[in-house]
Amino acid sequence: MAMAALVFHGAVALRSSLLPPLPALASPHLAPAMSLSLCHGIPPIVSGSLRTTKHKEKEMMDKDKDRKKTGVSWGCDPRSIENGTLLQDWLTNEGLAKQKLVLDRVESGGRGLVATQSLRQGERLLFVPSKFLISADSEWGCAETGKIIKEAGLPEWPTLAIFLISEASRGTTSPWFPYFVTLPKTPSSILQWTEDEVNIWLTASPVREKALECIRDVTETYRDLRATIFSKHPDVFPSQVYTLEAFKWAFGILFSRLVRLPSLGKLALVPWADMLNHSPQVDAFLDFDQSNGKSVVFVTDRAYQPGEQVFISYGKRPSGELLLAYGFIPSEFNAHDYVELEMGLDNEDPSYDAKLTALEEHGLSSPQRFPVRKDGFPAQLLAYARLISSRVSNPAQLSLIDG
Ligand SMILES: C[S@@+](CC[C@H](N)C(=O)[O-])C[C@H]1O[C@@H](n2cnc3c(N)ncnc32)[C@H](O)[C@@H]1O
Repeated sequence: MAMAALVFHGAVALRSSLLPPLPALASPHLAPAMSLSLCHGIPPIVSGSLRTTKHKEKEMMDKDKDRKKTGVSWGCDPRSIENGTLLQDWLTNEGLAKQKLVLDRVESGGRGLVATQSLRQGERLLFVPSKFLISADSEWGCAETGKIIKEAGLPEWPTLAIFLISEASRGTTSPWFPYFVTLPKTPSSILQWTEDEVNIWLTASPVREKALECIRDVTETYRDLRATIFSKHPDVFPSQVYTLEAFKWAFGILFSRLVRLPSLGKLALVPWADMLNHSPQVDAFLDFDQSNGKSVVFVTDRAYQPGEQVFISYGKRPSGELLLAYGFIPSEFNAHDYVELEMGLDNEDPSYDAKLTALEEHGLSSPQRFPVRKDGFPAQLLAYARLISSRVSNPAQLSLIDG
């Protein structure tokens, strides 16, 4: 079975530009039903919000309060499993096979899937039928919206983001309603951070630049879409619905829940499967079973006792990447964490040229970066260090790089 890792968006080529800091997020709430187009005429569904990061500075707390006031009007607080029953009943009524997992509150990550019985290593679980998948090919509840987006030929990510906003804003008239009420109202995502927050909290982090780039890319993509599509069809894309906040919500959902299913060759949201949390200690991945079931499954890589949370892997990612894509840092040991150690030749070294030649013969340069992990570092790092610190007079001796 080909394995699929949850997608890391970092390289999503939307648009990259250097913009001034984000303006205060101040778009209005969804307007009352009557003032909106038919596709969006549904009042807010569930209220509540969640911030995942502790605020240390009062100024930021105030900014955050402002942002909460202007968030989307759908979704729920993922610390609550209240709407989980709705999701489970919907899936069961629509044909999801009896599960050996149940949605429950868990220690970290809000909600997760917990074993209802003993599970052995190698057990196949989930079997979410393909009809539950949300992909760029899904049928649009609002045909007019779908037509415009298809004609615009947008890439998968913005298409999916607009699909989410379009369907979520239809409330109970969307077939996906039981799914949308269980999605976090405030996804745990770097997109919920202001640039100030990124600059302060990630000040010494190697992912700071990527985080800023990601926020700017999504913001710019939204502005492009507003200028080229939304503003041209205001009845189909009401400005009260297609706000920057809604767009950030949608991208936050995609960042944290979208899965690449290589057997299908597409990205998809998979209700229920997307309730599985990540553990750096496990190696089980979601995949699409093309054979009999045509459903999303995963195979456990260890046994679980009843009541234990069941995990998958979102990929062998360092914690910084997990923070960028999924908005959390694992509390357990993450063997994929590393820092990059930069070393290089001393400009005053009398053997500078000879050493540089020796390095280049081995595909290395000066300076050179090496990953240093908690559980070790590449053997080449030692050889490199030995070479640059050696005091040889005969350049022929520099083949020591192999040693
Ligand atoms: C695919 S969803 C999993 C379901 C999610 N816990 C929920 O309640 O909707 C991914 C999100 O779950 C949370 N999460 C997943 N694994 C986690 C972990 N090991 N520790 C903390 N949060 C985690 C993060 O908020 C992440 O963005």
